[in-house]
Amino acid sequence: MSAPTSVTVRVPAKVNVQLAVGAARPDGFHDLANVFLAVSLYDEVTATRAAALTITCEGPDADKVPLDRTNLAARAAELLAARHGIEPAVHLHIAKDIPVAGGMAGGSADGAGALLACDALWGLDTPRAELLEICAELGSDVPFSLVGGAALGVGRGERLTGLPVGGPFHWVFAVADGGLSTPAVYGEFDRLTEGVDVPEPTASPALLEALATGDTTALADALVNDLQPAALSLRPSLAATLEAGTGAGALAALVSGSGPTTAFLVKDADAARTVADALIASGTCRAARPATSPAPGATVLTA
Ligand SMILES: C[C@@](CO)(OP(=O)(O)O)[C@H](O)COP(=O)(O)OP(=O)(O)OC[C@H]1O[C@@H](n2ccc(N)nc2=O)[C@H](O)[C@@H]1O
Ligand SMILES: Nc1ncnc2c1ncn2[C@@H]1O[C@H](COP(=O)(O)OP(=O)(O)O)[C@@H](O)[C@H]1O
Repeated sequence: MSAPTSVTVRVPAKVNVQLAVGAARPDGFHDLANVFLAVSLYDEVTATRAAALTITCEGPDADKVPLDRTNLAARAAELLAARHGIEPAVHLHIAKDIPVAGGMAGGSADGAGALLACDALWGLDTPRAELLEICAELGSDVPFSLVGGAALGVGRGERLTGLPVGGPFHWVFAVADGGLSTPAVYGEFDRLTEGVDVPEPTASPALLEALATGDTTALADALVNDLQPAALSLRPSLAATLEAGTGAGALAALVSGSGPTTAFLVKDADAARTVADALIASGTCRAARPATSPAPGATVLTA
């Protein structure tokens, strides 16, 4: 088969159904018990042969995405090329549907997507374990974007164990105006827990059981995000969004990761429409996006 001139990869967003955060480590990171669940909001990354590394981006949030070498997609292409001793001669186009700086790992999705797309474009067949190593180098959340489904991330969140997951689970995601910086939210967590004996993070057995059995009510009771107080402290207006969703019948509401996107777990697709309409009517968010989980990890669409 002749080498492709273009490869497109689709990559999901995530929500953290449990984010247990330990005390700050000497390297500034925090040990986590991070239960990731991939959801059906996707970015698509297309890699096309080119003379040099360039990036373009389309979508409602495209103006907030850096188009230089700090873009995680560009860094992924560079790391992969360097490992194989080749030039990163590729054009990367990102069709962005995941909110930017929203706590849904959109940048990580693009990093994982670019890695897989370049690997196929350049015909490298890099072993999966090596791709996961590069992902971990790109960022704590990037390995999960590659694997999708559900997984427990320990260490800084990069050391993954796949989890059994039932479902489907139905969600609504309320997109806030503006983003929140992940380091700033972890910094606020440190400030709020100063002088407190922060316990070792561990995954909740009740939550893992609810995920595995696809029990939405049990999952709603078990959702927990230790970064939520920090996100609310930096963005107090999120409390009104959380109330608007629960007031409209969501089974549970929480901040997605470092925020400011908020996540609402609902019974079914009808409830998702009702909660999304109520969130928009409340005027407390910019958009309300129904989605389901689990979703597959980074997937090549064309090669
Ligand atoms: C909070 C989470 C939850 O999944 O994601 P978001 O909700 O922002 O998407 C993650 O822990 C974010 O992962 P990611 O965005 O990949 O973080 P990285 O690039 O590795 O690190 C960015 C910064 O976040 C802080 N950080 C990150 C991970 C971690 N376990 N401890 C930390 O303290 C550090 O300040 C670090 O410099
Ligand atoms: N491909 C990318 N898409 C979005 N943001 C990116 C990308 N590459 C780098 N970034 C930077 O990462 C920051 C965090 O973005 P993102 O990954 O969307 O949010 P979060 O870490 O909250 O999930 C952005 O503000 C942006 O500066």
